[in-house]
Amino acid sequence: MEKFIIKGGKPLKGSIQISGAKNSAVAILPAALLADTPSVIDNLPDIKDIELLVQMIRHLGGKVEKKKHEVVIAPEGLNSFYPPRDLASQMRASYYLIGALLSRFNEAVIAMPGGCNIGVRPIDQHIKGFEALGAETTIEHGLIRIKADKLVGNHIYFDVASVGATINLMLAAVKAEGVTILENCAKEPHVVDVANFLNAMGANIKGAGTDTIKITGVDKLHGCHYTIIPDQIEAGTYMVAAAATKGDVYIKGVIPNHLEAIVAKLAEMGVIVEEYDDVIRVRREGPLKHVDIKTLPYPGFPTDMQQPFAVLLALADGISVITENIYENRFKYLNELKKMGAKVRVEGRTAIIEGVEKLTGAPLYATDLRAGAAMVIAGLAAEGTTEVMEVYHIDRGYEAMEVKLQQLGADVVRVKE
Ligand SMILES: CC(=O)N[C@H]1[C@@H](OP(=O)(O)OP(=O)(O)OC[C@H]2O[C@@H](n3ccc(=O)[nH]c3=O)[C@H](O)[C@@H]2O)O[C@H](CO)[C@@H](O)[C@@H]1O
Ligand SMILES: C=C(OP(=O)(O)O)C(=O)O
Repeated sequence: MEKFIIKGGKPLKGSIQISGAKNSAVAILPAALLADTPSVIDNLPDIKDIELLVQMIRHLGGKVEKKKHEVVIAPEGLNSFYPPRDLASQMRASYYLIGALLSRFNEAVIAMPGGCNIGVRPIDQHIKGFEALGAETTIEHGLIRIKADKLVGNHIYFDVASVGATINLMLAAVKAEGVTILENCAKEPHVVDVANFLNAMGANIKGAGTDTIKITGVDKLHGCHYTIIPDQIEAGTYMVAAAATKGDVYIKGVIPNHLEAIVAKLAEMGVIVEEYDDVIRVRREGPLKHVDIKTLPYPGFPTDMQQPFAVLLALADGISVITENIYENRFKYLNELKKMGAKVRVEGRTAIIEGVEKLTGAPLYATDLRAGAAMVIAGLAAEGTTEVMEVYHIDRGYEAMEVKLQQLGADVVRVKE
């Protein structure tokens, strides 16, 4: 196990490059399995979730040539619809192999997905959608078994706007017979990115990024060359880190449009944010003002930024309120922040945060991916030394976080526990 040791109190300064989006990449790799010829995918983030997916695809018979930020996936030899359960259960997005393998083989067997422990996270909307296309599902001994004679397009209304279910149904329906209409879809940038990738492979998907997506099934898909969009949550995390440390950071390679909710909240807090074509500069000179945050599906404020923002609110003047509308259990990390002197109270889906003058370094546990990022930001802003344990959670979704922070002048090192 590895941990970060952070000596806090240094303002972050300089520029960093944002990696490709985790939540796009983890869907685009499974999507590449639907083609008859190889795809080249670049701007790939170098993160643990991608490593796991590559291992699973190889196990299924796919040929994968991987460089740090590019992968070539040749799916011709795919010969299994059962990814290893110990790998599949380590990440959330292994669920995209269900849609992809169901489309490819009319059958899939896969472990229930893992991922951040932030709520119940059911996959009933995915299953409902697959069944509407003609599949039958059983869940036994921690395995999902799904099978169809053939997949036929249908009209599917999602009860909740789910990123995973929307993308998974695009994967399953893209080569189904006839037309599939998905309603109450998630509109996140990664939903659009996956639809763009599938369309570049020859799919016929219209409406991604709106509530309604129309998929007209095609017989065949071919490989293509595709560039993954930048990770708006990684960008947001470094924007918050710059603000928390009273820094001045240029965040490069972003799509500012995708960051609007984050930029708006930072500006409301008194942070100076300047937007250029694909660069955002974040700097803080004065005190932070308290704000209220409500997490919502895109284009609302992203739940994945709730944890990093809590650190900023813990250092702001006055009382802020976070309402977490997506997950029922995404406040556990606040107990860690309390060890640093944060004043926090949780009441159900609401966290009430009273800003303090300073946080003080402490030994902390990264309880999940974004909680881990929040702990790191807190450590950077705090007085004294912070240790963040179990950084494998962070490695699941952030490429070389300590290296990027060192580039900005942070005193952070990775050591074996
Ligand atoms: C790999 C990936 O892309 N992960 C992201 C994805 O997770 P994930 O795809 O798991 O999140 P969803 O958008 O599906 O979940 C949104 C809400 O819908 C509920 N729900 C979801 C599916 C379902 O079948 N039934 C159901 O009730 C969930 O419990 C949650 O309350 O979107 C989340 C919301 O933006 C992000 O926090 C995650 O980073
Ligand atoms: C919740 C997250 O990830 P996952 O869905 O992969 O667990 C996240 O990226 O914040």
